[in-house]
Amino acid sequence: MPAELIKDIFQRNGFNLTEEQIQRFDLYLRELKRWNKVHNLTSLEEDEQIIKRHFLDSLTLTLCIEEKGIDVKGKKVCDVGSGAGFPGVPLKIFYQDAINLTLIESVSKKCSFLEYLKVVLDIDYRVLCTRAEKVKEKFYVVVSRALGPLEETLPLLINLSEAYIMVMKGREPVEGFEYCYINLPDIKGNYILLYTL
Ligand SMILES: C[S@@+](CC[C@H](N)C(=O)[O-])C[C@H]1O[C@@H](n2cnc3c(N)ncnc32)[C@H](O)[C@@H]1O
Repeated sequence: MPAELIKDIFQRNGFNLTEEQIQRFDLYLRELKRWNKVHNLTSLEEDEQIIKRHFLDSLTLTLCIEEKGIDVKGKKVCDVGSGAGFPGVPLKIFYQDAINLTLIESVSKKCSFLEYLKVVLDIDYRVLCTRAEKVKEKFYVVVSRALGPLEETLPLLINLSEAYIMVMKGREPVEGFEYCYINLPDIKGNYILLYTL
């Protein structure tokens, strides 16, 4: 049962999700796998890998938000290069109405999935189906995962942000950035970079 697996994996990594959140992740998992057969949205196929490396990994941002004392309540949050929704959609499932979420994604089949997912999960966010360079709007927190080399993407992220930028970077800290070190049973030794404007 995916729902049980989702609950167990989150629990052993310190997240006690509500039944509603678990049901939404369960639906997300099913839809991602269904669309993936045709649209190739993620290379991960196994439930456990998707839960750990997409869902749980995305929610490690919440640990960093808490650690750094960033108040996201009522704030505009933007995920740049969201792909199949990571990390933005898990953040929305977690924070629900507390955040005002925008996803920016330039590939139209991924945008279609994100629009469809919003309806199926009954959550609210905006999808801007365009290149982030074209967006002339500011967000309180800008997040991204696997968008590209930091030297290329940082100027773009800075243009979109009015307060914080959080980059899920992977394996090492980068000079000049604050960071959160994430070390959970199922997410080992990841860094989230924090840039404050
Ligand atoms: C490697 S994928 C990562 C997707 C997701 N963030 C994740 O971690 O699973 C990068 C995504 O960013 C999108 N992308 C890259 N550059 C972009 C840009 N300048 N504006 C909007 N989307 C962009 C790509 O289309 C792709 O879906």
